[in-house]
Amino acid sequence: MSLTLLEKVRNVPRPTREAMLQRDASVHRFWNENKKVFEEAWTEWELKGGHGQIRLDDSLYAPKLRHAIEQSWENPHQEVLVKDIWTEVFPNVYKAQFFDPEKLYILREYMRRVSDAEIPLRPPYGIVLNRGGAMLDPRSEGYLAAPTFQSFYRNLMNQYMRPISRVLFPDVYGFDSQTFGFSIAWQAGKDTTLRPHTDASSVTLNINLNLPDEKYSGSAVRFIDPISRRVESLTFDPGTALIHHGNVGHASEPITEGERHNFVLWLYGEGGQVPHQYAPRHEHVTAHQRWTKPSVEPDKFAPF
Ligand SMILES: O=C(O)CCC(=O)C(=O)O
Ligand SMILES: [Fe+2]
Repeated sequence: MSLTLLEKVRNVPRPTREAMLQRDASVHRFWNENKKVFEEAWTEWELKGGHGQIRLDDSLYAPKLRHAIEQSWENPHQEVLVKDIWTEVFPNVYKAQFFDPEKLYILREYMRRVSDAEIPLRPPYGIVLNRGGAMLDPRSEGYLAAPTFQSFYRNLMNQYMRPISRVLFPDVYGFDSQTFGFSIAWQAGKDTTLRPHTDASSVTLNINLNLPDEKYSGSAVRFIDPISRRVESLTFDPGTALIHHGNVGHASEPITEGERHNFVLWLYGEGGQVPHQYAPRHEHVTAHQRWTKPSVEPDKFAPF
């Protein structure tokens, strides 16, 4: 009897944690040589109902945000509706209810099925390896290629994240054509912390995915203001998001009990460009220009 595609990919020997952390050449080879077959496996998984027919649609978003976003796409002069949803909780760090906490179980159930699929998925290993996470963007090796997920992710990046970023941080305009993202799970006794760092993004959106009854202890994200050196630890309620420039320093404090789940999403310009002091300024960007999708194609650059 011949093995199905899914059986085959489930049996492929995977790179070890050590090899991944050392960025061994064999690890890149593993993901690159298997790229097509893993993408096909995710499609097969979905065709066979591995995702349980779960639909990831706009009903997942917090109703107020969704409404403001829809209104602004219809008429960009209403973008103040989007801006007003966000509160500055630290210099240049904004917070809002992003997903509807009552609907989050749908996304989490989808992600649980993804991990049950046993199709190799590349965990993020930017600074540390996060074993509970997965790369989400097609530019990344071993990304989550399931078609339903990809259409949800594209919508999240293009319809929601980019215009929100432009409204809150005018300087990211022109440095936001490229998308990148990963999921993470902080787990007590396993992957617990991340040292202070900045992100190689123009803007980072960090969305919490914990369910309303899913408690954890510790695991605040500590922010460091580059100008005043003020430091503050911020926490997330289920479905809330923080958004900030990549250059605001931050660190994940130790989780001591339970788990914290999130999506970390980045935008930057072609070839990894981010706004900087000498970058051309886009002074006269109109509301209509902010509510567009850049025509630039995704490039192949992946920060990690
Ligand atoms: O703990 C968090 O939510 C922040 C994670 C983070 O900063 C990163 O992955 O770059
Ligand atoms: Fe970060």
